[in-house]
Amino acid sequence: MHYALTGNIGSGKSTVAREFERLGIPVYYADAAAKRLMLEDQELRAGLKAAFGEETYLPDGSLNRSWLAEKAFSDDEQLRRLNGLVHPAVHRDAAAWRRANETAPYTLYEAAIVLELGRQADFAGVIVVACPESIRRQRVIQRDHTTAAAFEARAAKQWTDDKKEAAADYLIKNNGYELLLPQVLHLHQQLLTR
Ligand SMILES: CC(C)(COP(=O)(O)OP(=O)(O)OC[C@H]1O[C@@H](n2cnc3c(N)ncnc32)[C@H](O)[C@@H]1O)[C@@H](O)C(=O)NCCC(=O)NCCS
Ligand SMILES: Nc1ncnc2c1ncn2[C@@H]1O[C@H](COP(=O)(O)OP(=O)(O)OP(=O)(O)O)[C@@H](O)[C@H]1O
Repeated sequence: MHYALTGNIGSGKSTVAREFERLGIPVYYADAAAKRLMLEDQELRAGLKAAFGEETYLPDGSLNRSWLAEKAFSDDEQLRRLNGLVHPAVHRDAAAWRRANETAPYTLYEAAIVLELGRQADFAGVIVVACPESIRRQRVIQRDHTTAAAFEARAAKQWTDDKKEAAADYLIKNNGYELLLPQVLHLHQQLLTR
């Protein structure tokens, strides 16, 4: 069984995912995979350069992340184009990863945008990590040494917390009050016995 582990920016998906890994559950981190593929996948590199120009990569070959983020998160058409190039490469990579992990009791796909893309049917269930926006904003600014504006630009491309929580098959509350580990253990037991 393959489950999506999603939640809005800064909700604590990666933090929760690491707890599942400690329980022996393999996790595919879509954000990290996207970054790796944008570096290593020659076809994707060529596609990104053709769509966004040579500036997509810095002279040392690394991705010009801040420049690309500025473009993508300020213009829906550019974000659609970026998603259209990156997501198929991630999906191919994730499918190969799943085949390599098929003996696991279950696996997790950690990504911020799953519901927005209408991908529920690709998974046995969708786990949503929920955290109020004010706390997410504060945590992201602290984690990334970034600005409230950069946070808002990304959050604007995601569903609202209410909509996301309503679409969840399983909910993990990471609001700073509820303890995380008991929720993870409870869900782990549930998923093992499904
Ligand atoms: C534009 C890029 C290079 C900016 O990189 P940067 O390091 O600034 O941001 P990072 O990737 O760490 O993303 C930070 C957060 O922004 C949000 N976010 C990222 N991509 C998207 C997107 N396509 N739509 C909505 N939110 C997004 C997520 O909450 C994510 O955790 C990068 O976000 C990117 O390539 N995005 C498109 C690919 C993608 O969709 N990745 C997400 C998983 S497949
Ligand atoms: N319960 C918690 N208490 C305190 N800090 C937390 C808690 N959960 C997460 N954090 C911190 O909040 C920040 C965001 O968490 P994390 O990186 O796991 O979120 P994410 O959903 O994966 O974010 P993104 O969508 O940006 O990838 C991190 O710095 C993390 O250490």
